[in-house]
Amino acid sequence: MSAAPIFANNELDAGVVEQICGYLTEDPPRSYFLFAGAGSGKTRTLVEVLRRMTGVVQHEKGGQLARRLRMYGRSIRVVTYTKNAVAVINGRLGDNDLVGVSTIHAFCWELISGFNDDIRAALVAVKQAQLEKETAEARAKPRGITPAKQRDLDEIKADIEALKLTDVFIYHPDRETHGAGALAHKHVLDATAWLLRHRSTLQTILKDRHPIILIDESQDTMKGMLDALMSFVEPKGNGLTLGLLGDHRQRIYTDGHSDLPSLVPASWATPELQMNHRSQRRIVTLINRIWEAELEGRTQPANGVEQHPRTEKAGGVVRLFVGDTSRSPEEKLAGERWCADQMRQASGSDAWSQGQYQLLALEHKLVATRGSFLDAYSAMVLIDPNSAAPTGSGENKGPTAVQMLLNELAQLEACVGTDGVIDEFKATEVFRCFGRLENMPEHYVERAKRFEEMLQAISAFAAASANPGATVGQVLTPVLGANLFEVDHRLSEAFADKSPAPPAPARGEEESKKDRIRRGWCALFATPWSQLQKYRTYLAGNSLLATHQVVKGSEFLHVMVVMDDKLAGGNQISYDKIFGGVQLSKSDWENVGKGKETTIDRTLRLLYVTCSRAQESLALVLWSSDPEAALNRITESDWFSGDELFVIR
Ligand SMILES: Nc1ncnc2c1ncn2[C@@H]1O[C@H](COP(=O)(O)OP(=O)(O)OP(=O)(O)O)[C@@H](O)[C@H]1O
Repeated sequence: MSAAPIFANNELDAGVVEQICGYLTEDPPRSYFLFAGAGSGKTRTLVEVLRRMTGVVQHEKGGQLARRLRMYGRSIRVVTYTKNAVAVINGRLGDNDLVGVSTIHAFCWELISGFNDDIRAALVAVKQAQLEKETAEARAKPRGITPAKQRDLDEIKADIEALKLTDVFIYHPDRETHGAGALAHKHVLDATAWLLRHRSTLQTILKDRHPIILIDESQDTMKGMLDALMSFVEPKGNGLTLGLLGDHRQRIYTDGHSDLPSLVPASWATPELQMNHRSQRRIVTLINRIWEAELEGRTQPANGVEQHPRTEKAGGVVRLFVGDTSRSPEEKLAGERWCADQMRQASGSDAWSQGQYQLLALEHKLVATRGSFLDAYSAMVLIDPNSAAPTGSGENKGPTAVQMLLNELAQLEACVGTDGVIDEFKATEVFRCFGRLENMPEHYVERAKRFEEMLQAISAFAAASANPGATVGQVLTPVLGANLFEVDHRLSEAFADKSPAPPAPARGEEESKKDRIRRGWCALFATPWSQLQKYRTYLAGNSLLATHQVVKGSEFLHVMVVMDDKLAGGNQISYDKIFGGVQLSKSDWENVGKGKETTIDRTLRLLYVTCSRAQESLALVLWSSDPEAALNRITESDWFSGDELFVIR
C-alpha cells in the first residue's frame, strides 16, 4: 500500500523553496521576509534555495544567477546568529565559493576592518549621540542630573576622548579582544551600522561584493544593522536584495525590532512555512494557542501563520504543574522530581525517571540558584551586567576584567591533582601558552629565584583552590602576589583597594556605576572559589540547566520548563502574570495605554520558545505566588484540558 495518502499533508510547504528562488531571480530581484515558525525547517529551506541559486542543484534561472555571480567575483552572503549555525549551514552546503556564511559580527568586521579613521568617526558619533540622549533624559527627571549620573556622563566623555586618541582598532569576532584599540562586539555592529548609513563608498562596496544577503534569526538581529540594510534595498533594483528569515514569536533578545513583520515594505514578498516538523500534535496545538491568546496586557499582534504538525506525529504529552513559590529551594527541587515522575507515568518514557530530560530554566538567576553559583553570578552582574550571562550568539565569555580568573586560573587549577600534587609538566605548558615564560630573567641565579617564587605561589594556589571553604580572594592572593599571569588593571586595582563595599542602593535610589562595580568586586572576592567553575560551565553553555544560548535552534525529546518569577531577576519576565497568579502592575497598564511592549508580551514569547523545543513530551512547572488564582485562570483558558493540570502538594 502506498504511504502517500498518510503523508499528503506533510507537503504543505513543498513550494516555498521554488517561490523564494523565483523572487531572487526575478528582474529586478525581489526582497522577501520568510515567516518560518518553530520547527519549520528553515535551515533546510535556506540550504535548498542556496543550492539552486549557485548551480549545485539544476535550476535554469539559478544557474544564470550563479554564472553572473562568478563572472563578477561576487557571492551570496548568509548571516546567522551563532558560529554553530555557520557550521551547520556550511556542513550541509559543502564547498561552495558562491556563498559566504558568517555571524553578523564577522560580516561587519570584514566590511570595516582597517578603515581606522572611519571606525573612529563612527564610534565618536555613536557615543556623542548617547551622551546627548542620556543628558537630555536626566535633565527631564524631577531631580535633574544627580552626582551619580554626572559621573556616568563624565565617563562617556572620557570614552570619547580616548577614542579620538586611538590610531588602530583591533577586533576578533570569535573572542574578546584586549589591549589598546580593542573593540567590543557591540561596538563593531554600532560602527558598521553608522558607516553604512553615512559612507556611500561602504554601501557600494557591500553591494558590489554581496548583491544578495540572507539573514537568519532576523527577529533578533541588531536593529541598527537591519535598518541600514533595509534602507538600501529600496527602490527595487538598487543592487541589493535582502532575504530575512525569522520568527517574530521567538524574539528573545532586545537587540531586534519589536515587530519586524509590520516593518517589512509592501513591495517585499512574504512567503510562509506552515509546517512544524519537530513536535507532536499536542505540543503544536499548545504553541498555536499560546501565540493566539488574547491576554490582558498583551500589545503585540498575534500575526503569523498557525502551524500544522506532521500527520504521523499525532500524539504527544503536555502537563502543567502548579506549586507555591514560597516553598524552599529544596522543596521546589523535590516538587520538580515529583513532576518528572508524573511525566514518566503519563508518557511511559523512562527518560523522565533517568534524568534524561532537558530542564529549561531560562532566567539566569534561576539557573544560578539551581546550579549553586548565585554569588559568583550576582558579583559578575554588578561588575558588568552586559556580559555576565551567556548570550545567544555564544560569544559571551564573562566580564573582560575577570578573564584571568576564568581562563588562566581555570587551566592552572586543572594541573592540580585530587591529591593536591601539581603536574609540573602541564603547569609549564599553561605558563608557556599564556606567554609567561618569555620574559624570564636571563641570569641563571635570578632565573632560579623566579622559578622558586613561581613554584611557591603555585603551591599556595593549589592549596587554596583545593580548600572547599576558600574564597576567590584567598585563591587570588598568591597569584597576584607572585605576578603569575598578566592581569587586567581593573582586577589588580580592585584587589589592592581594601576599602569596604559601598552599601547597596535603597529601592528607587540611583547608584553610580563606580559604586556598583566596587560592590561587585567586593562580592566576587568573598565568593566561594568553587562557584567559579560552575559559573564557567554555565557561560560555556554546557550546563545541564539550559540558558537562552542552548535553547536557540535546539530541540529535545522531553522538556521541563521551570517558571519561577521569584528567581527571575528583574521585572522583564513574569510567568505568574500570564497564568493569573499576579495582577498586572500600574506600569504594565501604562505600557498597554502607550501601546508599548509589556511583561506579558516578553513572557509569552519566552514561553513560546521554550515549549516549542519539545518533540515528544512537555512539562510546565509554575511556581506561583497565588496557586489557586492561577489554577482558576488556567482552567478558564483553553490551553490545557482538566486532566493535564496538577497541583504540586
Ligand atoms: N521537510 C522536512 N521533513 C521532515 N523533517 C524535517 C523537515 N524540515 C525539518 N525537519 C526536521 O524538523 C526539525 C526542526 O527543523 P529545524 O530545527 O531546521 O527547524 P527551525 O525552523 O530551525 O526551528 P526553530 O526556529 O524552532 O529552531 C528537525 O528535526 C529537522 O530535521
